[in-house]
Amino acid sequence: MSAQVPIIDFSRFTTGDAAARQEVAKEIVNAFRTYGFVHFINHPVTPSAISLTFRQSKLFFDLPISSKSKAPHPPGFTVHRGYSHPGLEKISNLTASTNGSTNGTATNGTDKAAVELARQVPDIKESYDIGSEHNTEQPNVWPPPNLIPGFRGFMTGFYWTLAEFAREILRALALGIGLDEEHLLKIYENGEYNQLRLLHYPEVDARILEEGRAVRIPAHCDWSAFTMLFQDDCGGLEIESPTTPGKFIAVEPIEHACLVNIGDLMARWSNDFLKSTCHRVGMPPLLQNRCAGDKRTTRSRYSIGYFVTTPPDAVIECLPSCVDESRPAKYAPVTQREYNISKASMSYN
Ligand SMILES: O=C(O)CCC(=O)C(=O)O
Ligand SMILES: [Fe+2]
Repeated sequence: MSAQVPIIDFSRFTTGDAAARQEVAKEIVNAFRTYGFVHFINHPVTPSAISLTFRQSKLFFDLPISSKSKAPHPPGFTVHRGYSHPGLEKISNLTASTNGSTNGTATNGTDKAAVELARQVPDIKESYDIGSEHNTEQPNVWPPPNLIPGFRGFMTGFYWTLAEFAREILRALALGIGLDEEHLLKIYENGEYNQLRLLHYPEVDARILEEGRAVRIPAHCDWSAFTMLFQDDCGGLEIESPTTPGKFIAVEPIEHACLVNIGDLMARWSNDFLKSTCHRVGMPPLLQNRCAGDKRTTRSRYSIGYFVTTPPDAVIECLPSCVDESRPAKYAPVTQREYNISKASMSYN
């Protein structure tokens, strides 16, 4: 088996006839069953929209911390919006008794101590989270408009572009697992509860990462139904090998591709038919991205994540085509809200 994440031309799905759509949907599902990850090329998000979003992201992160902090992530874990400075959020792979949805992890009483321990190795990243403007439970926290003119309108537009693309992916997943094409969309509705995340990993002394004194993002699974990711050309993303647990393989960035991975919510929903694969961000493999003279500084890295989930009151119950006598349901029904709360409490104090 190749160690490369499969690359699938998504236009075969969007423009194909019924037979072609069915065939591509099967390919997509097989890739998600094996790797948990797929690179989509020729997808509906235009190269210029992706480049412009990276440019806007850089404009935001280039601001002084005093300006970025004018759009602060609210204290605690119940609202996941706004700017998180380096060290604020700690991603980990500690899990609790219930399962959840965006990216990150879960809690119960005893896990809190483990999270405190994990926090001693900080994540060297900063992020800015955005949701739908209609989501009153998770209100957006925008920077003052004069700081980056047009930022709010632009990001809101990009959010909905991705929500539309997510609908097509949900159609492909439903077809590929033997359901009616619209089955998952009835639960997803229109994408109001997704989360757009701009990420910046600042330059860092390579030794700090090599010696394990800090990480960019440690190994974790996402909580989303699935995640759509655009990465710049720096590299450093690794996924757990499908054949050798504990071994990580590099995912080379492909310009303008959308890298999609199954999250824990979809794994649960599909009765573990689809695989949520552990991944992390560490040292970039390419030398030119790691060294600046004698200092051995890793280049800074930008990525854009979009975490797809259902409305909070949706009941996530193992899908009918993934359950039969030989594969009884492994998970009790749970609302997305219950699942999400169990996950969110681990990442923010
Ligand atoms: O920055 C990346 O490439 C990955 C980010 C990620 O895994 C996450 O935010 O869950
Ligand atoms: Fe992730």
